[in-house]
Amino acid sequence: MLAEEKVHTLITAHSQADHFRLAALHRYHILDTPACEDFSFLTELAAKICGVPYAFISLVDAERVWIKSCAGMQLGELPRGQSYCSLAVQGEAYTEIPDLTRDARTAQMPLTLEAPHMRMYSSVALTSSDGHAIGALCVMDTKTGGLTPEQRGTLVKLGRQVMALIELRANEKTLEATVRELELLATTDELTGLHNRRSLLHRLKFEVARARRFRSPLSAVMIDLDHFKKVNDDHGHAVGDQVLIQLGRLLRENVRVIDIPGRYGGEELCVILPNTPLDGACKFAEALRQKIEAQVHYAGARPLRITASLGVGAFDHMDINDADALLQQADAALYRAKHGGRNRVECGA
Ligand SMILES: Nc1nc2c(ncn2[C@@H]2O[C@H](COP(=O)(O)OP(=O)(O)OP(=O)(O)O)[C@@H](O)[C@H]2O)c(=O)[nH]1
Repeated sequence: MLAEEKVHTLITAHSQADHFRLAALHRYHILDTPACEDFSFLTELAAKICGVPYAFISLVDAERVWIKSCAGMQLGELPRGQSYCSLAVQGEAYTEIPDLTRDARTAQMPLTLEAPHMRMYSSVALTSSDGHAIGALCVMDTKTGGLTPEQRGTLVKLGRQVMALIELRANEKTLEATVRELELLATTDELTGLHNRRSLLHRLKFEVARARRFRSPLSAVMIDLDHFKKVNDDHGHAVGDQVLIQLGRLLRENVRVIDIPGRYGGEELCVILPNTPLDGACKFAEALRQKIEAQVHYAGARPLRITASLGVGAFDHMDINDADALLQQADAALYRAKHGGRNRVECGA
């Protein structure tokens, strides 16, 4: 039997254990990440301390050994059956093969048979916090022999540093994802998925500053559902909520990426339109009004149609030059739309 086949047999024989080991490896989200100086430094240090030309930080995946960092040669990954490091995750904390040509598991491997003709391999397993060997820090030489006890001891310590770095990077990633999630929660209205009032006003402030600075147009559209109280009273609050959810979706699907749709309060929504003058915002508002009118909601099996009144305000750099004045103008236009008969758009002062 070829050594490559032997290694493979060994791996499948431990497939249940390997399953847990792989789960531990994948929890670190390190596979296929870009090169990183901190890992390169530890790899080069390992080679230097052990007095050998080659060192790798390898992670043993299901079918491949992915190399996070290497010193002495450039290598991205190897099939699992062709890598010495696949032996390093099979139970022993420390693996040393003083002559790779004399070990049946490694004699036929390409790195032994072909250039650079490796002869010595020494490695320490990288062990996850829950006790699984996920990879190895290894050193290799084209000369036979072994490491001194002192070098071995230092390699073990370096292996711990590599593992600490892997843990640190994973924790940083988790922290970043949590911060992103919290940011999203803090700025999103739970029901509609739109910006909540606080986020909407915060973004508006920023857009006002930008419009002032670049003398660019900026508009705001206030949207208030017509007779929404009656929807709640006739069909229940849950149906009213469904209407708001659908409206939120409609708004999200009908604005440009730079527009900012938000829930201003209750059944009143608002869209901030950067770089949009009054006439453009009025066209947008009219198109939106028609889409809201065309949207079909359901109270049980009964179809339900809702209309909205919309008011548009625009930043004109003169009378209107702050967020409050812009919203006041949009609100006043909305008031006119309501009193003009509802289901309509009113623009400007
Ligand atoms: N279901 C539901 N209803 C809400 C929510 N927020 C506000 N509302 C309701 O929206 C209704 C708004 O009623 P009004 O301000 O009297 O206005 P309207 O009935 O829409 O009438 P006009 O605006 O004058 O056309 C109230 O009944 C609020 O309870 C919500 O999150 N869910």
